Amino acid sequence: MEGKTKEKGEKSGIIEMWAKKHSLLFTGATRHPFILSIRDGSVDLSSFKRWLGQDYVFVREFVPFVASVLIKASKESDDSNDMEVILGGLASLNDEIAWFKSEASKWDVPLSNTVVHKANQNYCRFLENLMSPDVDYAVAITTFWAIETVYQESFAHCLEDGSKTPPELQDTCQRWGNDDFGEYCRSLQEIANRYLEKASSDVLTEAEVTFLRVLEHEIEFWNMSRGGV
Ligand SMILES: Cc1ncc(CO)c(N)n1
Repeated sequence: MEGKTKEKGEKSGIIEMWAKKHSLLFTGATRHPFILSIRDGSVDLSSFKRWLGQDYVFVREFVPFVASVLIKASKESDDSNDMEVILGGLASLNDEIAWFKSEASKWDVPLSNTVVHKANQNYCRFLENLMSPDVDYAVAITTFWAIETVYQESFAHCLEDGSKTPPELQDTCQRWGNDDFGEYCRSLQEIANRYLEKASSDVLTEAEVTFLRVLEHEIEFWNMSRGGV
């Protein structure tokens, strides 16, 4: 279906095609019951606090992953400004870590000696495997795009008109749901599409499978936050 009748002017890159093809899983990650509970105001604050403590651990593991993507970008001899986009992402992670620290103290969530939940451990191990120099840049940048985009689409949903997000959670939703973060995700998407277009079919398959793994890990992460496992 896709590709046969491409509408003129409609930007349909590989990423958009995959997001459509796997929309059930994509929606599962971006419209998870945990997110819907923030949006309708019914969220259990102990779940939110669990998410906060666990996500701080995740973000500290995410930084070296993003650094590995930056290294891959620096080796691609192409005169675009991919490096600046990724470097911007790293800079915002610096702010994010500071934000987690102040938010955690606001909520009385201790950040040291956190018991790392299984879903988080699995997600961090997955990231660690993707840091290898053997992993293709197209795969790594697709992964990076997917991780950021799940948060952007999830939290932006909690800021839409009609949402009843509790005021004390607005700041969290703004962090990932704001328009600038959306713009940054679109820049990552544009880079990913550009490299996927020139990737071999093996790399394409690997990138698609990795994208699906990200969605699964994100769903497990929300499940964990909600208190399931
Ligand atoms: C689990 C998870 N996924 C994505 C992001 C976005 O940076 C995050 N902070 N945590």
